[in-house]
Amino acid sequence: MIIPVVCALIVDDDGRVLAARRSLSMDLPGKWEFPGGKVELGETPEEALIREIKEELDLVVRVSATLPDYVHHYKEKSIKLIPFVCSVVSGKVSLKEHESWNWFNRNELQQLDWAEADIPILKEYLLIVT
Ligand SMILES: Nc1nc2c([nH]c(=O)n2[C@@H]2O[C@H](COP(=O)(O)OP(=O)(O)OP(=O)(O)O)[C@@H](O)[C@H]2O)c(=O)[nH]1
Repeated sequence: MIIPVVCALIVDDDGRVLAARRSLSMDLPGKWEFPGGKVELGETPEEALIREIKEELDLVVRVSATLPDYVHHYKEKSIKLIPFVCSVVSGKVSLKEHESWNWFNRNELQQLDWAEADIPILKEYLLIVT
């Protein structure tokens, strides 16, 4: 079974992107990711994204673009990561699950210890914003 997971590349006015670090209680502890989560039954991916970002970061975001989906096989499961490029409509980041977060520029993004599934998504994003 392939689990659909949405994620948000939230971009600020300076073109920096928000990344969040998974906490020790989550799977892939300590890894950086684009916040998001599993699509629930009856939801569209975009609805799931808006819900997850509100739940995890207390932000309201707006989708500005989509990027190609990417299927990644971890040892114990397979996920289809569905990325959305977003901007903040309202709110201030308040972490509910992650250990930390920040805005990162292009170079900084490439230094992070990413969840494996996010690496091709970051690459694709960096290609389109050259
Ligand atoms: N949210 C998110 N999950 C990712 C990313 N990359 C990646 O491999 N994953 C994996 O996809 C799965 C998503 O699970 P999650 O824990 O974030 O989602 P959720 O809040 O809906 O899960 P839960 O209901 O089990 O708590 C996890 O196994 C996570 O490790 C990413 O960029 N964002």
